[in-house]
Amino acid sequence: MAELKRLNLISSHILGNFKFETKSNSLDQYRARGKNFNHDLLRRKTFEPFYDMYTLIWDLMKEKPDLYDHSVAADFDREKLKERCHRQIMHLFPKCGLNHELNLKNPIKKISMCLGFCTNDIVLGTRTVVHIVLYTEALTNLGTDKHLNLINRAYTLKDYGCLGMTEIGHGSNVASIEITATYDMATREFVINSPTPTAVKWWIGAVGKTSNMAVIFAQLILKGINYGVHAFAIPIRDYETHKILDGIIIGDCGHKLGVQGIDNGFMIFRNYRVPYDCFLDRFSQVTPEGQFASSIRNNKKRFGTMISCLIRGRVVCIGGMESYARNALTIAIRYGAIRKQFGPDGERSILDYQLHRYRLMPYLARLFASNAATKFVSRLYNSRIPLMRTDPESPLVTEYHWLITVFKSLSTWNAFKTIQECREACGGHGYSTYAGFNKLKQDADVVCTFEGDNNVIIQQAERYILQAAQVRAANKPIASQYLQFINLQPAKPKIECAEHLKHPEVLISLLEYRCNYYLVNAVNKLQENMGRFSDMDSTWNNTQVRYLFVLPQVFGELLMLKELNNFVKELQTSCPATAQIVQSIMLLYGVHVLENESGMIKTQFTENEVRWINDTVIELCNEVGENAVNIMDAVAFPDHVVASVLGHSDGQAYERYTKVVENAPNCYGPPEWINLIHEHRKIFN
Ligand SMILES: Cc1cc2nc3c(=O)[nH]c(=O)nc-3n(C[C@H](O)[C@H](O)[C@H](O)COP(=O)(O)OP(=O)(O)OC[C@H]3O[C@@H](n4cnc5c(N)ncnc54)[C@H](O)[C@@H]3O)c2cc1C
Repeated sequence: MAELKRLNLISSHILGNFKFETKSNSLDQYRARGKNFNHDLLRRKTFEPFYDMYTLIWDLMKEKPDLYDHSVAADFDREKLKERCHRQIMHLFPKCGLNHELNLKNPIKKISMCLGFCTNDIVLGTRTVVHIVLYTEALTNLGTDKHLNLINRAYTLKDYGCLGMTEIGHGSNVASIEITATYDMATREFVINSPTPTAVKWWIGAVGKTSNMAVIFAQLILKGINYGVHAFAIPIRDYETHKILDGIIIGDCGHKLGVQGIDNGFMIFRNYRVPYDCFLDRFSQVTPEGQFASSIRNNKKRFGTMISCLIRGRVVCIGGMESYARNALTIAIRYGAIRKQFGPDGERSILDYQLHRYRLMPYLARLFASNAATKFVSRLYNSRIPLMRTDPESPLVTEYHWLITVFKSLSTWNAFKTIQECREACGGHGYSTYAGFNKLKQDADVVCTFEGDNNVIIQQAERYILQAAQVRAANKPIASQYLQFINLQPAKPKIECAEHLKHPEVLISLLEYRCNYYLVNAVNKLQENMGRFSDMDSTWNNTQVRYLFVLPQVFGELLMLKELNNFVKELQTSCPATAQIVQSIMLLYGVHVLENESGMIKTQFTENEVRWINDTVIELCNEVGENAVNIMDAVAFPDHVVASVLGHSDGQAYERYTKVVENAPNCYGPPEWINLIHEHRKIFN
């Protein structure tokens, strides 16, 4: 009898208990309904300038399918996830062809690699970013020729590095970190110390288990005087034994909400001595006699330059979260076509329901907008990033900073919302780990916080936009080409009819008006508050909600609409049918932004205008929804990269889902804690 049971168990595993009749594939049926357009063109243009790197990485991932299939790791514990992530880096990184010289010539290549990793897994992308972007770019940007050896070791993975800025007591407010680096002239060493319990580096990626090197930020103390936050490249583990060096205590930060494959750790320094050359001395120098000098005289600007290495990581956040939104939509849209519920004669695809389209299509439009933002910041990357080394005070660098803070915030917030809506759109099966959403949700969450908390960093953009308004008020030319439209006496463009909203220039003018409207409100409120509060800090703080905070968001949304419109124009020259599809997506983005804008619409739009906006959203959701499967076919990542049983392009969701469930550990067997069941029966009998 026992033998028979075991045989049944084995045959369940091998043959499976789920036999689906081969029905006509409803994903193909949905495909057949859509308009024709050039998928290949749209895919290439969407993934520019990363396309070649992406395809290289996707091909490499095929070499070891299990290493990138999320289902395989579904039951892994924290240690195993870290090990798996390290294996992935060892597999992919050396084959991507990065080196220091190439990075100086073509800095975007490194970002392409990290983004390529994020198409499958943000954990893999981030753990790589920590080393090759945060650590290595800090060396490159803040160090000098004497740090070249370290840079080369980083590119060949001899060293693995991390970047320690945050302390347990201070994260966003980096200027107030407490760890000190005191120069000892007698030995020509810096003494690194954590003077208080809050002066402990915390959350530092790759420090818990992996790194042997770190760039850490500390207050530079010379002859008792504090010269502010500076960076030091220091060894933290012995290269041969991987033991933590004397004078440092390192631990792992423990279990967290997501990104378990990253070994975030803490570091305590007990008068840890490092050689003179550990000081990264491009912008500030310490003479052997302990004299300070810096080419950047302004303390605030010098501090800004020190922490500017974060900007590159933020670019990866923008594109990486776009990838996560893309994967969520790939799953929800394909599943929406194959999943059938209710209907008048036979069941219909849930993607046919108006409500389902209204829930998903605006997010598809926002994905295209996020993609426009990623492409925009990437296009500027190769010209702006080298300036940070050679001319960090250039207005072009400042402009790039505000653009990045806006898009980092918008892209990460948008992805997080997209993932949640897509999960719900897949109902109960969306809740299975094998659908893919729990990895997307868990890992995406923290990107709103690390590399600078969105709510904090976006305030840089508020300042930048208000300065531009001041310049306009003084009738002087505004420096940034992206803010030329600023008008402090804006007039609302009139909407003539619903059809009028389908003209890109009308939507752009409405979104420009929206920016100017909020800008004037903010300027007026600031002026009013200046009379109420005694200092600028309180005035600023009390003008945030509804006035300042909204500015970067509305300006960012306008910029994305403009970029998306440029994308349509670019497609128009090669394939009008493809351009038309993207134009509908772009229009949906614009009208949906207006529809969401309850505050302004209430006071500025007529009843008719509101109705036209609402009607146009519905109409465009239907139009885009009808083509959504085909659109996703063109712009989704390959199946082995998305790695979701529900989101596969063959539409065989039930087959894949049940197969992976049957193969999961102990699907059919008795509980490993069977004795407790017997005990239970005895007690409650
Ligand atoms: C998984 C993970 C990995 C990380 N990796 C690294 C790493 O490798 N290296 C590193 O140095 N750091 C790392 N960090 C730290 C991360 O960069 C910080 O957590 C982040 O910058 C936010 O700082 P904080 O935690 O101090 O938040 P806080 O600054 O304490 O913010 C808490 C809340 O207060 C709000 N707030 C703060 N100031 C203001 C203000 N002026 N106005 C309005 N609201 C405000 C914020 O919006 C936030 O909601 C990591 C963090 C995590 C969780």
